[in-house]
Amino acid sequence: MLPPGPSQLALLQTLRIITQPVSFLLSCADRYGDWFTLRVLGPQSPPVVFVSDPEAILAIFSSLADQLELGRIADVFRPLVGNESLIMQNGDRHRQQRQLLMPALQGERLFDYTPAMTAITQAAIAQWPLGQPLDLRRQMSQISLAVILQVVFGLTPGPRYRDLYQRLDQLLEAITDPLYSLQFFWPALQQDWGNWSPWGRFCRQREAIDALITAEIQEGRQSQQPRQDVLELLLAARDRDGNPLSDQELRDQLMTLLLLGHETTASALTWAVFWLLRHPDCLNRLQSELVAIGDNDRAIAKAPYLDAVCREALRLQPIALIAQPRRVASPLSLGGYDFASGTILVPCVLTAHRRAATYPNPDQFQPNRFLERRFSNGEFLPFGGGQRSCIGMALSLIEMKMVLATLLRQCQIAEVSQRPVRPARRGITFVPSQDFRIQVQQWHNPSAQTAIASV
Ligand code: HEM
Repeated sequence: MLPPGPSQLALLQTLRIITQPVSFLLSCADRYGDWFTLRVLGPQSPPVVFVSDPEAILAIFSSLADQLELGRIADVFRPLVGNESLIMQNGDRHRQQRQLLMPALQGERLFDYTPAMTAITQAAIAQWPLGQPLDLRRQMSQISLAVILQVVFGLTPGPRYRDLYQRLDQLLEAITDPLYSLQFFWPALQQDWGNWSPWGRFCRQREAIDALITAEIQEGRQSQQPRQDVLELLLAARDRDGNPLSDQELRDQLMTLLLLGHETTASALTWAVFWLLRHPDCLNRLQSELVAIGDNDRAIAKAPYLDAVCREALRLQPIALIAQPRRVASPLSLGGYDFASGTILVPCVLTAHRRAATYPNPDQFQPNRFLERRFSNGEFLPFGGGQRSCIGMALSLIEMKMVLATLLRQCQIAEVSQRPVRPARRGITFVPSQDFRIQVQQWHNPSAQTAIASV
């Protein structure tokens, strides 16, 4: 027997998960607990089992991995990231590509990137007008795009950087529009009928972006200068036969990191600032910690309360509501249930993060909980888990810390009005709804401010 679930028609359940995913999943967890079965894949939907039980999630990520198949939900990104992208690979090739990319995205290497993260944030904030309402989500999105272009693509500010920045910004904003993004889900709409057709416009935008990225790759191949970016490591990488990556492979991996690393980090940062502004006690504590640390990237990366704030923001409003669904390949027993082949199991990040048994007062923002105990990957999974877990976890956490530390040291901000804010879908992420606006109330160091703004 399958876990319990609503008896509504599959079509209605599908509509609910599309239109109100957060409230629908939370209400099911309230009613049915750690396991519930939904029919959310259209009118003929097979059962889809959502799991919040930490032990079961850990088993799905690790010990049961061989009995589960990962779905092909990444296909929707293919027109953007290309056939050679990491997210389009399976099995051995996927493992090899992860091994190739990982060294550039973790460990000591991250400290090569932190000065750029701080400088980009300082320069962006210096442009914020005093006392004027600002869409923080948009600001964070521009900061994180600049970070990816500089630390991943290795671009330095100049004409190519500006051109690529503007084209990518336009494209990435456009694909979060529900109508525009429909064409990615519906291949029949992917018809290039020239510039006046939506797909035609997308193809022209992509061609222009590809030409700029290819020029950067070719310049990187010829350059003798040491660089400190992800592209440098990819240019030096060799496969088992000693061959370098082709231009197409390099382009596809860069686009993948851009697509998955940009809006995700920006959304997480927006939520972190949102919760801090709604909890002045937490904001004060964080500010005191940052003052005590001073201007030291390594100390910022390790600061306990800052780390707890970032994790609590990722817990309370995870950017991805679920990790990748898995299809049962051979019958298995889990959590007291027997699952037949073909059943779909979904580790549910949102509901696992709101389990009262794991997180007392789960709906409250309480960074302290991350100082008091460690949580397993079955309890805390904003970056998913297992073979396809996020490869940008360390990079995004350090970016969140550098941006937050810079922002809070540079100025005092406040929310424009404390209207109710709900999570709103934006492309592949969830962000605070439009009503969230901030304003700069005061510069902490006005003379430094003028200097940064005039750089
Ligand atoms: C706060 C920021 C981020 C969040 C919340 C996040 C979340 C996730 C999640 C939930 C997954 C799917 C994991 C699974 O199904 O088990 C994922 C995959 C992935 N993420 Fe992130 N991510 C973030 C930032 C980044 C960054 C900065 C990059 C790269 C620069 C990145 C690159 C990727 C890639 C390439 C994958 C696919 C991995 C694979 O298929 O093997 N992410 N991310």
